[in-house]
Amino acid sequence: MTLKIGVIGTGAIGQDHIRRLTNTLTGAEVVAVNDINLDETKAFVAREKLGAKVYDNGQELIRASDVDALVVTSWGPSHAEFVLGSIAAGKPVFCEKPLATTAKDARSIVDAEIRHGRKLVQVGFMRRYDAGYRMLKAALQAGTIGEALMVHCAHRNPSVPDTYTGDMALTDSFVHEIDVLRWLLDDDYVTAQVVNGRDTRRAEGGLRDPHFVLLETRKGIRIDVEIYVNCQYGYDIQCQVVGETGIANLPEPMSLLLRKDASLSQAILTDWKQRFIASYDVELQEWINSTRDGEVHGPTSWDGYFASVTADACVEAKRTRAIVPISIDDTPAFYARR
Ligand SMILES: NC(=O)c1ccc[n+]([C@@H]2O[C@H](COP(=O)([O-])OP(=O)(O)OC[C@H]3O[C@@H](n4cnc5c(N)ncnc54)[C@H](O)[C@@H]3O)[C@@H](O)[C@H]2O)c1
Ligand SMILES: O[C@H]1[C@H](O)[C@@H](O)[C@H](O)[C@@H](O)[C@H]1O
Repeated sequence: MTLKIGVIGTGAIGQDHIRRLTNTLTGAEVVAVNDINLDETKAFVAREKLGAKVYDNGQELIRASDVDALVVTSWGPSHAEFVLGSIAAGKPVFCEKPLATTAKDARSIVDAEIRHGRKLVQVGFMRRYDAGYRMLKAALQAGTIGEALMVHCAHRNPSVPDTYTGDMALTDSFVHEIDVLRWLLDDDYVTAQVVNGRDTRRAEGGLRDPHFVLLETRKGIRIDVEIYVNCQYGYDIQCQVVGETGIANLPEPMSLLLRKDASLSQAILTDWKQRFIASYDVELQEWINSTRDGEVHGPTSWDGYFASVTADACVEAKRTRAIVPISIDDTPAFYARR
């Protein structure tokens, strides 16, 4: 059976996901789309020659009888409303990160899903599907570098759009590290500290940039992450785990190593779409397959909630300059790992 999908939010990643659902992946068809920018959506549907119906109301799209499952790719603050609408309609939903922009909203999703009685929500934490991070996790599980002691990371974007404001470095960008490091280390966080220093002159509209975030885990592992979203030179994701007997680095994306004109060089990607292109494909194909089986195999709304609790703690840590404790209930049995 072909999974009939409705997509809410046809901006950068919405268009990208619609193209991969339509042209690259198997088992799904985009039959409905919605965006508050109706004109651009209609133009996109025409440009891509999609057979999808354009809705001017997201909740109406969710309830449409020919829509089996939802993909939510609108701005973060609107995610909770659409995920809650999908749960109310009893339909599976893939929601791009963050699940919600506050822990309170994420918790309301968890509570609604538990009340519904069946898991319906998967969160778009695609780094868990990246071959490099999977290699790193396999090495840690095999004990290749002994027990992990420290992790050093960098999350660098060349620049950000005007819509990137306030604390999005923490709630929208850093949220990737929050999820992937918890998954990588199989650990939870207990404290967060955020340090700002000299800001780049490229940071506009009151944005602080860069940030340093320091996390401490239950096992005592110390993590430092630089989030620098106007670095100019490329899209660069770094992760280095320091273990008892060695150091493991996230592999660089494959690219040609050139010896030319008296220099040795290797290109750096500039766009998240290219950096994680394979991960998005694997993530969404697995989501289509498991959804057709009536299951959720990927990051759950509990993972999304945990990420929001941690992001909220970071926002508070940034405001207060204090070391903020992170506390969360034990994982409910409903979300116990398969
Ligand atoms: N997993 C990833 O690596 C990744 C990459 C990019 C974006 N994202 C996430 O995807 C989401 C969208 O990001 P983007 O880069 O595509 O942003 P974008 O601004 O390019 O697109 C967002 C779209 O949502 C629409 N929209 C906003 N509010 C809406 C509402 N209430 N109803 C319907 N449409 C609405 C906007 O008009 C816009 O077209 C964000 O949550 C972002 O964090 C995730
Ligand atoms: O929405 C994007 C996306 O999630 C990218 O993967 C991340 O690097 C950016 O910082 C974020 O703004």
